[in-house]
Amino acid sequence: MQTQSKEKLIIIGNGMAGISTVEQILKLNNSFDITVFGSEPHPNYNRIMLSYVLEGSKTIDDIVLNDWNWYRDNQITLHTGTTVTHIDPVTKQITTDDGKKESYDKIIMATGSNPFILPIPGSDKEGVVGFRDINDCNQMIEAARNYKKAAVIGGGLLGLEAAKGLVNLGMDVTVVHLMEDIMERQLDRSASSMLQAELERQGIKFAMGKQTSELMGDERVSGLRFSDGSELMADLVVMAVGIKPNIALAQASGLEVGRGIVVDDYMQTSIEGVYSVGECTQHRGVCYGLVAPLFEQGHVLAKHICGVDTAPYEGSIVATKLKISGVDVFSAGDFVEGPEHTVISAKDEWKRTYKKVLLRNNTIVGAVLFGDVTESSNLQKLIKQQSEMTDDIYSTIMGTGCCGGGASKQSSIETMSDEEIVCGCNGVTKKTIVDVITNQGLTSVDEIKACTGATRSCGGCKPVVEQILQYVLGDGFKTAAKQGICGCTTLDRDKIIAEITIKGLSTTREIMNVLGWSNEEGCSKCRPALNYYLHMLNPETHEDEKESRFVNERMNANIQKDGTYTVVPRMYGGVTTPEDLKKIADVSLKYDVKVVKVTGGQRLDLIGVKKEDLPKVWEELDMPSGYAYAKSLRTVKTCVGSQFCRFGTQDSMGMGAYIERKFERLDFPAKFKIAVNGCPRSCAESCTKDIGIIGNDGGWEIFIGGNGGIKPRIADSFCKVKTDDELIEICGAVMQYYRETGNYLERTSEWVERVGLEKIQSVILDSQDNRKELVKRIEIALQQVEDPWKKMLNDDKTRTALYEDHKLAISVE
Ligand SMILES: Cc1cc2nc3c(=O)[nH]c(=O)nc-3n(C[C@H](O)[C@H](O)[C@H](O)COP(=O)(O)OP(=O)(O)OC[C@H]3O[C@@H](n4cnc5c(N)ncnc54)[C@H](O)[C@@H]3O)c2cc1C
Ligand SMILES: NC(=O)c1ccc[n+]([C@@H]2O[C@H](COP(=O)([O-])OP(=O)(O)OC[C@H]3O[C@@H](n4cnc5c(N)ncnc54)[C@H](O)[C@@H]3O)[C@@H](O)[C@H]2O)c1
Ligand code: SF4
Ligand code: FES
Repeated sequence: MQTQSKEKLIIIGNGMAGISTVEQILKLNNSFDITVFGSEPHPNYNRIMLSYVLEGSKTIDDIVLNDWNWYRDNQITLHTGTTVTHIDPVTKQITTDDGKKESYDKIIMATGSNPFILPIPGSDKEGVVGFRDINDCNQMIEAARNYKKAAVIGGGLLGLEAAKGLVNLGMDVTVVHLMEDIMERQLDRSASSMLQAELERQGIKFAMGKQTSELMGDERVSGLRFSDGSELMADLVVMAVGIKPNIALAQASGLEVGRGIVVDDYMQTSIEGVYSVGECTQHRGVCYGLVAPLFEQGHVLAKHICGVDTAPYEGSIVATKLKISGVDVFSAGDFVEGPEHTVISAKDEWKRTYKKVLLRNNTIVGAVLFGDVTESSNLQKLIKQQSEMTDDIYSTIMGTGCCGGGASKQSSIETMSDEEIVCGCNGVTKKTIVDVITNQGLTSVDEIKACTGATRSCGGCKPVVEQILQYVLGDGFKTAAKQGICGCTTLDRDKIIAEITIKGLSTTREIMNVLGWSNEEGCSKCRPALNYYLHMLNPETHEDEKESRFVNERMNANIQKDGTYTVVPRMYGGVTTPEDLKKIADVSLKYDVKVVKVTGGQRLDLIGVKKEDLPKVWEELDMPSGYAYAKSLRTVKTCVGSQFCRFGTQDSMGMGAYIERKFERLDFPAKFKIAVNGCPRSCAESCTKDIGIIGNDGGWEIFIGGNGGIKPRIADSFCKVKTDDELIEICGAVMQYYRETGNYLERTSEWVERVGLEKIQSVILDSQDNRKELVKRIEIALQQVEDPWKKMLNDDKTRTALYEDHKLAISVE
């Protein structure tokens, strides 16, 4: 008997729309033999996140949605770097740009959009880019290394996110906007002007009401000329003036097109068996430019072609959120009031918040939020459901000024219907999330993301997913929240450490393989953590995995906005000599160091060293590395102390320098700072340090767990000691106990809160044996450390690869 062969399904476009539809099909008992064609050379990635890649908070690796293995594991044939040029509905064959022909039974077109490039003279010059794909992103990052001035044409979502990314890369950026208000397609005048003011504060300049008539320059762009005759200099021009659905293939193949490829309510084009989803699609006259609608389209199409009953797609209500850190803006539905609207609004110019909700016949039809967007998901839902305004809804959204939001959030989860969509981007309902928490025992947002896709795209729904988790788990939430050091594993730190020890695991790759990581390459969260844990457990045998360290630690210097680096030489206890100062001055002059800054930790920071000059600067300084880039002992800050100060009871400078020499270069879970003061006046501020030491008449008092950063915390008094030896021993034991029990990236301020001061005191102070053992272990670790700058200078291969290779270190594979 012959086995029935599978129907052949071809997906044209390897973007978010095409592949999310495939994901849905796979969930519905896939009965297709699937082949995907994509023009880009990458596997499916999250285009939304390009803004974060440009801004520097994510790498290309972080934004891959489905890696090469995913296609292989699901028996999907993938042709990257291949463009389909023709569909022949008669022979049922497609042709590609490299001459391949392939037959099909069904086709899903998901060809997306192209950025709109203004048809003005000069728009084809070097240095003029759109912002659409990895290639554009790389071009901008590269330009920011070599040029200073950028212009972004278009003050919409894309233009503003591009501008912020370029500011972060150190460029001087002007947004050139045609209209008088930025984001005029999403915001009313009030929100728009508050947004502009906030972005100006963040370093973006604006040229408003300007129409660009020409881009000037020879081969490379050098500036913009406007229709009013004025000019703006720029060596990089980003066009962000909207998108055009990519209908070239549809047109060439005779499909009905308007602005996009015309489809019916089941995403069927004018040709039978050929469907279309995503930005290339025109449904009921509308082409969408956001992911939520294209996921909704994909859900309907997947069910339809798999023969599963589904309601038709009837269009989407879109909501937008700008992805710029420190700027919270949300807009959904109607946002400009007309005579038919009842307007509820509140503007707080001091807190810089603005809320506006529009009602039509008491139905909520639109909203704009600025500054405080906690109610965005709720409002999106109310608009979608065409809910009537009630007293309860009013006080939840606009606030009553009394009792906290916690209760209302809890009850809003309680009253949410099961079928309500929580993650608009991925079409995930409350019920789906509740079910996976209850039935599969999931306990973290990362696990819910891996299982349902919720939070995977723009991330805007994360707070609601977290609230649902909290609501379902109740008291179990806090303990459960500890689990899984990242999305690649459900194992927490303690379990991983136990497994490394029991199973004798010795490399990060081995840990990931043996402990069943869901992503075999790991991620930027777990790789550095595993490398740290391995080194802490086996200081004598573990070979440091440089590639698992953060970029600053790999480079042994801190990268700056403009791509240059800073160099901070070690000055023990914050004390230097005229000879060292002279050397620093000579090297700074020779290597064109623009700024020499005294840091908060009493060191000198040479800012603006070029990557290729770093080894020469270290060589000529001939001073130890100050470790300003590392999760390690940064500085020991000291006051003048008894050597000179008339109040000083202890030699703080001498003790500080000694401690710094003894414990430098050792890895910690997070950066580590110490201060030593000669008397309780504490001029060198012991209360905000990981270890603060204060001299008194009878000896020293030790404080731990202080922090002056984002979450300030005053250090706790740990104990008093009489002698210098006791001081060193207890400091060493505290450091080692923190090294052994701290979560990677957890500062001592959080560690003390989590572990408990009394517990740390009992381990270190109550048992001499414990203390001695801890000290023994830290001494072993200290024997392995060496100066990274010196090491690098003796390693020609790494030196060339790290400091002289000009290639961009960005790739997906
Ligand atoms: C920087 C940036 C930030 C964004 N931020 C957000 C956001 O925060 N929220 C939001 O909702 N949306 C956002 N968007 C929009 C969102 O990314 C898009 O709506 C979404 O990616 C569109 O998906 P798509 O699959 O329809 O098209 P695309 O992602 O464009 O994918 C289409 C793919 O098909 C390929 N292709 C085209 N023609 C062919 C052919 N003939 N043969 C083979 N392959 C072909 C293309 O090369 C492309 O890879 C953002 C977009 C950008 C650029
Ligand atoms: N956070 C998000 O949701 C997000 C982020 C980035 C991109 N996107 C999507 O990507 C797509 C592209 O974004 P976009 O911002 O380019 O499109 P857009 O159409 O939303 O905005 C383009 C802006 O450019 C302005 N403009 C048009 N012609 C101009 C000219 N000649 N000079 C100066 N300004 C001009 C318009 O007034 C408009 O404000 C959109 O679909 C958008 O929704 C979304
Ligand atoms: S802390 Fe005390 S000893 Fe140190 S400089 Fe200040 S006053 Fe002098
Ligand atoms: S709403 Fe965008 S990821 Fe959930």
